[in-house]
Amino acid sequence: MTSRFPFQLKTPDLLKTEAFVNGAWIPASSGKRFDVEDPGTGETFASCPDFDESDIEAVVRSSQEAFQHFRKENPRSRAKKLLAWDHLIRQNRDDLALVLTYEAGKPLAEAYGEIDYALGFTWWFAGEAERVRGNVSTPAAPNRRVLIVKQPIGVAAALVPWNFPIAMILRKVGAALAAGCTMIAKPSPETPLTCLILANLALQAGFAPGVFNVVTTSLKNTPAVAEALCKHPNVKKVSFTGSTPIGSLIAKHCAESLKKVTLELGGNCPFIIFDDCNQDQALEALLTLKWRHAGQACITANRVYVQEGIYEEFLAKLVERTKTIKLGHGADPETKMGPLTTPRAVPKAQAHIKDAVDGGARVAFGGRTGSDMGLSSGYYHEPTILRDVDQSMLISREETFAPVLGLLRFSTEDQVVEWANDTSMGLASYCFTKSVDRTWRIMENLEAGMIGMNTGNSSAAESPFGGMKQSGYGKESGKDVAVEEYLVSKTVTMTLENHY
Ligand SMILES: O=CCCC(=O)O
Repeated sequence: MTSRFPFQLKTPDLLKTEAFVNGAWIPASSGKRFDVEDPGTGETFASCPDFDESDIEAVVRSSQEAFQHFRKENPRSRAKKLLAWDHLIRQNRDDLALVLTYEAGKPLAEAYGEIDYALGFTWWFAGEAERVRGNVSTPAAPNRRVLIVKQPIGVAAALVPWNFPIAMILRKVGAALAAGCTMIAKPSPETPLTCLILANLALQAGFAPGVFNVVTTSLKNTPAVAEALCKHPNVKKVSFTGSTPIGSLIAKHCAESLKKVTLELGGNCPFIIFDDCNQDQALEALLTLKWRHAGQACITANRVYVQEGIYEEFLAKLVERTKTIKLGHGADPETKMGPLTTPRAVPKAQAHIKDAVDGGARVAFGGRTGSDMGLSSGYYHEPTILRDVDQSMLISREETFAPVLGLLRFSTEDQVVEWANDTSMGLASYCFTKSVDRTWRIMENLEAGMIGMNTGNSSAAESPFGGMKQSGYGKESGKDVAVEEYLVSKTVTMTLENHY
């Protein structure tokens, strides 16, 4: 059997390359399409409909009509459909992983890791669907009762990035569908295909037409399509994951109609290693966190602070282990680090390295782009470790989003907490220490929405995910908080006759 793609799927019919609206696979009204590239080769391997703002009215209408039925559907029925979706995604895990590797560039093992993480959301939200609760209370005024009633807010829109295109879709859509909202997803132009597979499986899971719509659009049309969704009066909620500047623009668009918004924005996360830590534990956590998807995660370690007593020893171990990472195409089973997903990421990584070296940092390992290494295609960058980095350098001040890691030396706890908090961002922070007292101080003093103590992995469907400061607002996943983002609450005050 041959395939028109550079890979062979077990179920070829799973992968559709049209947008998914009202239960049908459709082109853009303009007939235009945009290319989807394999970042491992830079070659186009698929194309999708290039929706523009004129297509949005019909999509929202479909979601609005579906909402009129879906909001009344029994929560157990919604839970069963979420579970059926979960099972279908599990069954098609191999095909999803392959497509994810080709569109995002991540190694196959990481693609499987993302799918397993993402399945936590369908599983979790299937449970949450039946646990939406209001309450009843007795106020001071006599003969009265007050009821809080929770209802789905309406049509929701998910604007999703390319770095975890399956997990980010399921984290948002899972919560929305559990609440009884319908959702329009706009995947990133780099990674629309896995989202279309999820839509295909949602259809098979029994979700009615219009409950989950997927709008595909090019990089050029993304701003106008996002704006049209944010400003549409029948879209009641927007959830965005991406950069802080774009998040701020989304918030402005949504402010016009006072929409409820969730913003999961940039990181610049500190990773602090005290000399009383378990070094092996810190090393393993850093290697996994930092080199995952070539450093392209909002919660990745951007600034690594190592206490002076163990700085040289830790650096040597880090370099030793990083040297063994094999760079290559994600579909090659030997590959441990794939390419960057977008070509624009490579010059940014180089700019951060140059700025650091110009300021006095030294390259302890790496530093080369794929073309420096003789690779003729794809968007590769060697895992790179910079030593003697300081707070003033670009790598400490901006999110690098590439496999470049800067090591800073610190002496005291007060100093490192001040440096760690010296950023407009507040997504995640990590700290390694064996002191119980310090653990409590650090937990209370770090300005971040998520803190990993002796771990580099705190993302899970059961735990609220979200930042503070310019890393955004609102929580995704976790008990109560995530579904709450898709609910409105009504206060009903009742007067009772001859009661008390
Ligand atoms: O890049 C952002 C999401 C990463 C995660 O959910 O752990």
